[in-house]
Amino acid sequence: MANFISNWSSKAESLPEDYVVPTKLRPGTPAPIFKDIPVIDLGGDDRVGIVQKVLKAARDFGMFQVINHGISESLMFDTVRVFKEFFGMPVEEKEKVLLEDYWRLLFSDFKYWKDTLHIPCDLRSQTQTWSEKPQKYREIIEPYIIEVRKLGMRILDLIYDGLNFSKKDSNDETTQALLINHYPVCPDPSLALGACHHCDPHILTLLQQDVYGLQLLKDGEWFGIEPIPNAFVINTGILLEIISNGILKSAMHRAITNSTSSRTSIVTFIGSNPERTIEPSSSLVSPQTPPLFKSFKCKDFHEIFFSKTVDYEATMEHFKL
Ligand SMILES: O=C(O)CCC(=O)C(=O)O
Ligand SMILES: [Fe+2]
Repeated sequence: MANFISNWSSKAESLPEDYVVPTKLRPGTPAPIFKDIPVIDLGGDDRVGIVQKVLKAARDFGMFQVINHGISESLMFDTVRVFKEFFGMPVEEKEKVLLEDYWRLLFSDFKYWKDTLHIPCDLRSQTQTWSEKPQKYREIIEPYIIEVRKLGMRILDLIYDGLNFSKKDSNDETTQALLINHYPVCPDPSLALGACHHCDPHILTLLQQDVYGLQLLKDGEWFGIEPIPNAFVINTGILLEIISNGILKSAMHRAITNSTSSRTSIVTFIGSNPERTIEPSSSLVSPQTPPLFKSFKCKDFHEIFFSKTVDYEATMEHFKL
């Protein structure tokens, strides 16, 4: 039977040995909350003003929050509720769709303090792979996937307008994936990690969080990103860094655990089709601003990224010109 943390963590009095993170990767002293992170109101008619704010936030921080984004509070609430219910189900139900140690497949000598559910998002062909429980699960996540994709494409459009792109990603060129990270109450957060520091290997990430845990590395220091009710945290991925010819930097982030309440993050990745060529946009390349990165197929990028154990620097070294 699969061994999900969410099924035994409430009985754990101390952190099991295999979840103890090497000293240099531990969370360390509590990170200050990042008060300066931009919170951008997407409502209203001032599109030019919104484009400027989004571009500045993406450029300065690689991460920002959006409010008044058009996705209803009730859909966000129902979605987090149904995923919490999902993680509360018995192992026999969860193991039909949940992979044990999902993150461990990517790294490492130690385990992360979380269970992760991956949901394929192609509504034409993949909904049959979804869990049938809890009740209304499918009914809730389908509109969530549709709405968050729309929001992702809208934010991308704002960013591309800010960068004066002549050609933008079409809906068909982009992919979508949904990851649900469930971090149970942890017996010793100082020795554990929910997610190691990384940059997302996609274009754009939209994250819904209920409890504090996400941190951003800014100028060599970790800062906490406080949950704002009904907001999405947006961060730029490595593909966008490359497409923007380095104007935008991907956001280095991680997730810590806590000892008082469980945390669920619902993470949507807007990525690129595997066959698509990724390269600095021609509108940003000139004799004065030569391309900083090679041109490559997206699927080759992912192969390198995972072969370099998700290490940002090593991955970029490979693609830099
Ligand atoms: O749970 C979080 O706040 C971060 C999760 C994350 O970075 C990821 O799934 O890529
Ligand atoms: Fe991430």
